[in-house]
Amino acid sequence: MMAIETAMSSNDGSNHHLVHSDDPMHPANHICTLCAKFYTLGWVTGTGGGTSIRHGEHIYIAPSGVQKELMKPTDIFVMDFNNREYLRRPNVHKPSACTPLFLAAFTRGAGCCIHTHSQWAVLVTLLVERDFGKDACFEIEEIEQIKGIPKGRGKQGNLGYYDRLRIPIIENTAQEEDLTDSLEKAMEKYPDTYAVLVRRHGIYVWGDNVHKAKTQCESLDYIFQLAVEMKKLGLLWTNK
Ligand SMILES: CSC[C@@H](O)[C@@H](O)C(=O)COP(=O)(O)O
Ligand SMILES: [Zn+2]
Repeated sequence: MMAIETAMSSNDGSNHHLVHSDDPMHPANHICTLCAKFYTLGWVTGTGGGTSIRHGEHIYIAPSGVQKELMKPTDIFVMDFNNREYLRRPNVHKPSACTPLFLAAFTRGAGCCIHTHSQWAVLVTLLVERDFGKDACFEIEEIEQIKGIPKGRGKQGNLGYYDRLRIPIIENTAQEEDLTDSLEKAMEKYPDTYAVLVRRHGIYVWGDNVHKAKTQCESLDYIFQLAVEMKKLGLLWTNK
């Protein structure tokens, strides 16, 4: 069991106790460990990308514009999910610009949301044609790793080998937070999806908990890399 300290708030309002724990699975520790791992995969280099965790009514958020692989638990912001107020605000930084997008995932029941700038995700968005007036969507089938993706919210189990994986693609905006509207629309239009690609930018992947968000993000990245290589070889992603 995760042991989150419940000591009294500190007098300076920093609420240090919210991010201080010896438990490696405490969200403040876990975000830092995950981002260090994701950096080695090229998912969060150059300050891009990030990860946020919901634990009960507390949302743990990384600071904006920092080297995500070097963060310390004391750099982490904590928000109250119900009233959207910050319980802890380290004063040297601003919270991640991805915060409204992470909140959109938590509002749909996610326990963790990962944003990557993976080049495989970006390349896939460039390979799916932009058809004005139509939704863009990456589709692939008959790849074993598809079985690593859940069927959908409220549905039991994962997709099968013969199921088609569909990940909607939204257009990028100049500011990260301006993606929120189109991300929410894609979530409504594709209620089974656990991920949304952002053209020329990356991907948002969420899961019921940290373990699921991480493994889904890994499965998708594997599939995107495969899809890019398939395209180079002239192989089709779907049968029809
Ligand atoms: C390399 S800057 C990238 C940012 O603009 C953004 O896309 C991003 O993913 C990270 O935003 P941040 O506010 O640092 O958490
Ligand atoms: Zn980004």
